Amino acid sequence: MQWTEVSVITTNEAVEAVSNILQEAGASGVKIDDAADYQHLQARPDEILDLTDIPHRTTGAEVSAYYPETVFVPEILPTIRQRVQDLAKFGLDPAPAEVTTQAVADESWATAWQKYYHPVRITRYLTVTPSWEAYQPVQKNEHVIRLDPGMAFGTGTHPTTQLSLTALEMVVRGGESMYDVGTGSGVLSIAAKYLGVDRITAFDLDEVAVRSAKTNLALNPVAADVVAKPNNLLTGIHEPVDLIVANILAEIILPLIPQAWENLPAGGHFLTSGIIADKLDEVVAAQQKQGFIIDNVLQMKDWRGVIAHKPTEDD
Ligand SMILES: C[S@@+](CC[C@H](N)C(=O)[O-])C[C@H]1O[C@@H](n2cnc3c(N)ncnc32)[C@H](O)[C@@H]1O
Repeated sequence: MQWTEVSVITTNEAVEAVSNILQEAGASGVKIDDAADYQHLQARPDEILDLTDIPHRTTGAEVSAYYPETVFVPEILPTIRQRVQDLAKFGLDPAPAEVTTQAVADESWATAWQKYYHPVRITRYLTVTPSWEAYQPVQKNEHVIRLDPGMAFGTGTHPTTQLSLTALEMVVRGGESMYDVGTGSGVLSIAAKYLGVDRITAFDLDEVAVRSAKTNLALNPVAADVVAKPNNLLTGIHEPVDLIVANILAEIILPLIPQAWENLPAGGHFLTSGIIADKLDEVVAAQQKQGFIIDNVLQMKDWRGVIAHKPTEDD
């Protein structure tokens, strides 16, 4: 079968957003070559990979998406170009944002990326590993999250996901109920179950992400009872939970804030990530205006995560 590869040269911070754009345009798969991933691997003394064996970018990032013959690529290219340029309006630098196309003959792309995806110990207790690796925990109490990222965001290793995982580890005490808003691969729900959260409903606007989350929930028996369904943020949800976690861009967190307020009891936690540094003040101000108390701001590279709670009588 003939496929068309559409490649976008971009920056590390725009990789996930560009992937989303390409997927929303009907891609059957996305491959990411991000120089930052290799710098990260290089910095790990326990990594047994020899990076000189792997052809990779040393600056910026390239996102390649694959479209089957049924998609008429010239028709979708202008929209892709425009949406990539528009990321700048959301505080993400897409430059140089070069979009190129070429024909590819088979489906070798579908598995090409798999060889670059390896187990990563994200926090002391949480490790993310591709479902096809036979990873053995190296320490007691290490929880191993098995993921087949498929076409949803992501491998669990993006800084915004890492900030969310760290926030969960800081806040969860066990026995909570939780909403995972923008679940993607389902990684945060699986981690939360490992940390002791009791009941979880996971939502995503994207049906492909919901399917991917269901696959991953099934791969991790601890999370077998998590319910994953399509929904726009918490629209139409009026059932309070103890904890709400959302790793979504700042612009999308803003409309979620009043919905989270409505669905949390006093003392309930609201964990947000996906916030590019420039947008932190805006998100914090909006949460405070709603009444939330900010407990912590976490940071990794250009990304920020916010731990907040709804005040109690003791606050
Ligand atoms: C950055 S990814 C986070 C995925 C995963 N939770 C993680 O931390 O790795 C954001 C996810 O939010 C979803 N999303 C975007 N807008 C949404 C909305 N309005 N309602 C629900 N989900 C949304 C996207 O489809 C995507 O899967």
